[in-house]
Amino acid sequence: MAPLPLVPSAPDSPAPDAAGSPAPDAAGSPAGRPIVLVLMGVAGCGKSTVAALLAGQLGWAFEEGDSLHPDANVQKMAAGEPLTDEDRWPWLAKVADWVEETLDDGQDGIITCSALKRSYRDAINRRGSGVVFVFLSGSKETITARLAVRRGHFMPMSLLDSQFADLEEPESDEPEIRINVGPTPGVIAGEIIAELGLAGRADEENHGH
Ligand SMILES: Nc1ncnc2c1ncn2[C@@H]1O[C@H](COP(=O)(O)OP(=O)(O)OP(=O)(O)O)[C@@H](O)[C@H]1O
Ligand SMILES: O=C(O)[C@H](O)[C@@H](O)[C@H](O)[C@H](O)CO
Repeated sequence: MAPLPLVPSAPDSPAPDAAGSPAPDAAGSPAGRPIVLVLMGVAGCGKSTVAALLAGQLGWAFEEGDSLHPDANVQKMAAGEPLTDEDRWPWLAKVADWVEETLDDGQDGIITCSALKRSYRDAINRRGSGVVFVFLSGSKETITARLAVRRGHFMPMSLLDSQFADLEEPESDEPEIRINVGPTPGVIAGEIIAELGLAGRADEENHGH
């Protein structure tokens, strides 16, 4: 992975005020610098489940990427047809807008988005900083078993092969971490917090002081 944007390069760093803030948190990353986590991976890898847990624990802004799909996309998937790049671009633009608005507002945030291809991730991270892709990685067998028992979701299990076919796993020059989806959602959320050094970052503003 490229150096995580949690440790900012000097020119981007907020200038400390007279009191010396922003104070580094326990992991040494500066408080006050917003970051957006994009929980990504194929349908059923656990994005929504883990993101909701994380957002609750951290008190960060949260957006469910699936809710940004145009109706036509949802209907297409529900009918068992994979989305094309053309279908996805308008949706990815909305995801990218949410990411940018959150960062511009100075907020930390979490959004779910399958972000299957490198070009999609580059579009989402169009600013080139402030974004970390959290790739929830699991075998087709594991995820098939989970989708087989999931109820009340538009995405049919039959589309899983096409999701894996489209998946271009994040590469080492992207701002990414990879987390195995074998453990429970609580353990996975804890691993993400530990790996990114976020333990001290449940920021006061988001909790209303
Ligand atoms: N770590 C886990 N262990 C066991 N079951 C899990 C785990 N994470 C998620 N699940 C279950 O697997 C199913 C898929 O999870 P979830 O809906 O969060 O995936 P998703 O990636 O958001 O899917 P989609 O992209 O289709 O919306 C759900 O029924 C969820 O309860
Ligand atoms: O790019 C895609 O094909 C879609 O985003 C899907 O991944 C779904 O939105 C999601 O995973 C719902 O299950």
